[in-house]
Amino acid sequence: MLTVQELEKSFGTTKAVDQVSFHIQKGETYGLVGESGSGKSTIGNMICGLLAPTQGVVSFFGEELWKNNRFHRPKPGSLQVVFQDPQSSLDVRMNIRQIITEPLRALPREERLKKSSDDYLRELVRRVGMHEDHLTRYPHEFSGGQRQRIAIARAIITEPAFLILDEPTSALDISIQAQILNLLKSLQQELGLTYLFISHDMSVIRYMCDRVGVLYHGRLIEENETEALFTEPQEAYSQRLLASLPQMTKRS
Ligand SMILES: Nc1ncnc2c1ncn2[C@@H]1O[C@H](COP(=O)(O)OP(=O)(O)OP(=O)(O)O)[C@@H](O)[C@H]1O
Repeated sequence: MLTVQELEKSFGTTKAVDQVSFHIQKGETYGLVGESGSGKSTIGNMICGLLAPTQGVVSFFGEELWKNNRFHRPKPGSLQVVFQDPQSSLDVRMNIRQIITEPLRALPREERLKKSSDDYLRELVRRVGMHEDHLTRYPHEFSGGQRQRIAIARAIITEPAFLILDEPTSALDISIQAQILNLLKSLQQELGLTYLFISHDMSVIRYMCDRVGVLYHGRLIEENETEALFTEPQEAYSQRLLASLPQMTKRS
């Protein structure tokens, strides 16, 4: 579904992403893990069109997304993003209905009308564990976890094929993190979604991902199926990342 080939991004003299290649198959969750500053978000931002690559290719369903420094939008709504901080990603002046219907602007009229109908929206908010009465409320009335549910509803309203989840639970309390991760898992099953899951947290990566790429200083130094990576990490850096995990998580 998604292919990244020799992707690079420089900021001045800093090479934030260096020769990164991977592919993501339909229905899987591919994780990108690495410490702060390793280039995870920069990769996500190049895939969703927020940042132009310095070099390399990003293809989605076989179509190149970046050509001559210009982003060629895939089918409207087919690729969506959920960011880390629901506090700053939701416009405080808009009510929940306005927030979650915002991506519909990119869709053809008929689809837009169908997906902004009361029935469709009620079903959508229920699907992410919210109540239909919440549609007329404002972001400040909700907790961090609920705000992330709203951000997820906004991302799936267009029925995307692919979601970039950039540290979607890192700003949340531990107890709430698990609820949001489980919601993302069940949505993936129900809707046949494919995920790029970005996180610095190895236990979250292990819980969520089928395959994982390890980033270190902008380079993809190791890639493997999740269990293989966790049981037999090949690179010293991956071993160090794993060593930072609590023992209980490692053995489970
Ligand atoms: N807009 C920018 N201008 C200059 N440098 C940037 C910019 N965005 C990212 N960088 C640099 O690129 C490198 C990779 O940053 P990036 O945010 O992709 O890392 P990350 O792994 O997602 O880390 P974090 O989890 O802290 O967001 C860092 O050195 C960062 O300082």
